[in-house]
Amino acid sequence: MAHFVDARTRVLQEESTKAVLSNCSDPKADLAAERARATFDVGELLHYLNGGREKVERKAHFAELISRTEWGNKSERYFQTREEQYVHGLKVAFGIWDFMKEKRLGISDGRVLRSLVNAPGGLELHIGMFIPSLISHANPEQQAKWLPKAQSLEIIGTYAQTELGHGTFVRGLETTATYDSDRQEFIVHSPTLTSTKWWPGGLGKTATHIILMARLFTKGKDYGPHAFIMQIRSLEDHKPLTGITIGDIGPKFGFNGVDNGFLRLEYVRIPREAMLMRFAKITPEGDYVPPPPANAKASYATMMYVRSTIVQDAGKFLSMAVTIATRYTSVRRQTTSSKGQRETQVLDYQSVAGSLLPLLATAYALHFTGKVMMQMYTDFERSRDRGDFSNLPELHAFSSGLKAMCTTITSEGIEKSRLLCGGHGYSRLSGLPDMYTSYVQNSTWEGDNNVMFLQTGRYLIKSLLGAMTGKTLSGYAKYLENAQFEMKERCNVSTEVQWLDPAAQLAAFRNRAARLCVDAAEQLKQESGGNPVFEGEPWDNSNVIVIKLAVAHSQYVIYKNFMDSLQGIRSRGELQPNTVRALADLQGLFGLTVLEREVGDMLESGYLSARQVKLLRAQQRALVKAVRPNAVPLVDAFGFLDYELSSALGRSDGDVYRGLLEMAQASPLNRTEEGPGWKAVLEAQMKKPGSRSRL
Ligand SMILES: CCCCCCCCCCCCCCCCCC(=O)SCCNC(=O)CCNC(=O)[C@H](O)C(C)(C)COP(=O)(O)OP(=O)(O)OC[C@H]1O[C@@H](n2cnc3c(N)ncnc32)[C@H](O)[C@@H]1OP(=O)(O)O
Ligand SMILES: Cc1cc2nc3c(=O)[nH]c(=O)nc-3n(C[C@H](O)[C@H](O)[C@H](O)COP(=O)(O)OP(=O)(O)OC[C@H]3O[C@@H](n4cnc5c(N)ncnc54)[C@H](O)[C@@H]3O)c2cc1C
Repeated sequence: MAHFVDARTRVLQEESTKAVLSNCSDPKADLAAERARATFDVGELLHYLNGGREKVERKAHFAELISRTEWGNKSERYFQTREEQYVHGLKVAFGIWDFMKEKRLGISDGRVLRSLVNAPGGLELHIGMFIPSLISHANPEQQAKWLPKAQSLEIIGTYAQTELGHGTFVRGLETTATYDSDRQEFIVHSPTLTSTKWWPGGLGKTATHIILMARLFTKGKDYGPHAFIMQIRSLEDHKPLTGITIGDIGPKFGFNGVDNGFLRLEYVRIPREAMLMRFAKITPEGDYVPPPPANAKASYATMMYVRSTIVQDAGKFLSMAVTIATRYTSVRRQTTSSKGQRETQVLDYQSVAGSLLPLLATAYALHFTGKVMMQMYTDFERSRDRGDFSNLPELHAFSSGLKAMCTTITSEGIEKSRLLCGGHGYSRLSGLPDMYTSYVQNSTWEGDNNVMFLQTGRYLIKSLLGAMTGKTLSGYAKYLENAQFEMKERCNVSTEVQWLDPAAQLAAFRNRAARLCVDAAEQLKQESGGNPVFEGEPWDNSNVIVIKLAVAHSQYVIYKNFMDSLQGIRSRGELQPNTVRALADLQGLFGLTVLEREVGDMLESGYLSARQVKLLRAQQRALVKAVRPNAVPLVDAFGFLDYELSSALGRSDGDVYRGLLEMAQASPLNRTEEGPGWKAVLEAQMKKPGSRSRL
């Protein structure tokens, strides 16, 4: 209702309004001013990072179209109940599917659409693991039978591996698949409480089929976990089939649009052909044909694929968080040193810039590593299809460590970004709380991060031991051939500016990793009482240093990828010198920030002196200052659309306060003026006779 305000009231107020307006913030102008400070061509970098102008325009076009659909409408996003989130997630998945069909789009456009809407639902695992498992584990006949059904959504699948009792230790799975040669069928069964499948996404209420990981028994012998495809729900009424109990596992920390589920199997029979037989096989008579030794871990291939995609996506999520925090801290003003002065943009506080700008640099570092990771996985697929599995161990070691490192960095980075946004960062309307709760599971799923680091550490120590016996190393572990030399090496930086040299930074990363590898191998030898043992007590007692080694190696790899990518850009002349300079500042800031955090190791080993650490810190601070003018342009170059960010604080026009006020209107609590508690509780209590007497 319109509210009448008399003239006297207005006049009295006028003076105070003027006083406040004189130094109140103008977020739109602030953001425009930040953009004017760019030292490079933002459009050029935007197109480079996003694969060209055409892709950038295509994404904007898609966003425009889907934001007008019912399933693409995000206005209710932060106010949905779990049930609403689940149903909405399904509508989004089908909406994207139909949109792709209608416009004849391919899988890469599909990924763009999924990322634009960003509403994970019951079909994630169908696309993320069920179809990839069929592609990597099924033989050609099985692919011909199942892939068309999966790709047309005639069936919906998930990947059922983890059980109540085992997630990490895949060899310890308890679900059994026992071959009955008389009927040429497997009996799949959950023999214990702990064998209950638990966690698979989409299993609770959506999936009709699963890739089941179960221990294969034939002729009384246990051959360990293998993959099977089986139906779990009727295609008529969606009810579970006989002998199958399924349900949703309940609310989680985040990711609640997904129906992660449980499953119990009671003596369910599936045909022999249900076993995915691209590598290992079972004959009708029940003889087990193992995969060739070179690809003994072939049944773990889907996990490696997913780990690679997780590495690829980590940079994107960190970039989104950093975009929101950078735009907001550029327009947020707080505290003035003298009366009448404008308040300071919070990004200009050293404590804010010193935390946020290194994260911005890290987001760029992860972008380049994500590209290298996917290239490596694609190369592996190509050689695998020719029967060559020789690069499997390195791919496994590389993807495990990077999966752990990149997801740790991104999870921590989203939370840091949220904290830097102060109170408004705690509001879901900022986009950051939901981003955190639905991202952080990346540290656990697809291999707990510590467990993944241990896999990388194992590979590195074995590589070092091999090199010590004269074996030639390849790929990213090559530096371990010189580990003995590195043990004696000292940093030769003697001025602040010398720390800007990428070679000096790389040498420090490499030296730290090499020394830690030698230390870890030594400790393992000691724990083993001689030759290193990679399991049991000796291994468990060496976990901390092995994880430290894997972290150091992964940091070296990420830095090296950044450096090599930039060198490539330079030598191919792909970007103008000003743009390359802005990227070089980021490379330096990323490198020196990580090294600064880890100086303890390098002081302890004697690689660095206290003076060199001082110089390093000074140069790192100088780089924070150098990057500051380009902060907003550098996040603009990521190219996130407002629709994609769904954040009141990350708006590209900077109008954050209007954004908060507008988005809050959709709160269900605002549907009536008096609110839902008035009739139900407040009125009765507050009008109760005697309720005004004091306690
Ligand atoms: C509309 C279109 C839109 C399109 C958009 C696309 C949408 C995408 C959506 C994405 C959604 C994705 C969601 C993903 C959800 C995650 C689901 C899960 O968690 S699923 C569940 C995930 N669960 C997990 O991740 C479980 C984690 N656990 C494991 O992976 C294993 O148990 C283990 C690796 C820890 C140990 O395995 P174990 O067998 O005990 O092995 P040992 O330690 O004894 O080592 C023995 C030897 O084996 C070697 N080796 C090992 N692995 C590999 C490998 N892969 N390769 C090669 N080698 C390997 C190892 O190096 C060693 O070699 P050596 O030294 O002897 O030479
Ligand atoms: C949101 C979400 C979705 C998921 N989706 C799926 C899915 O679709 N399909 C599916 O099959 N699974 C899924 N999972 C399961 C997931 O893959 C497992 O939770 C994960 O692999 C970790 O295993 P765990 O839960 O057994 O952890 P645990 O192994 O019990 O880990 C507990 C702790 O023990 C430590 N630890 C365990 N083993 C070792 C070791 N050997 N050495 C040193 N430390 C060790 C870990 O580091 C961790 O700190 C999902 C999980 C989540 C959270």
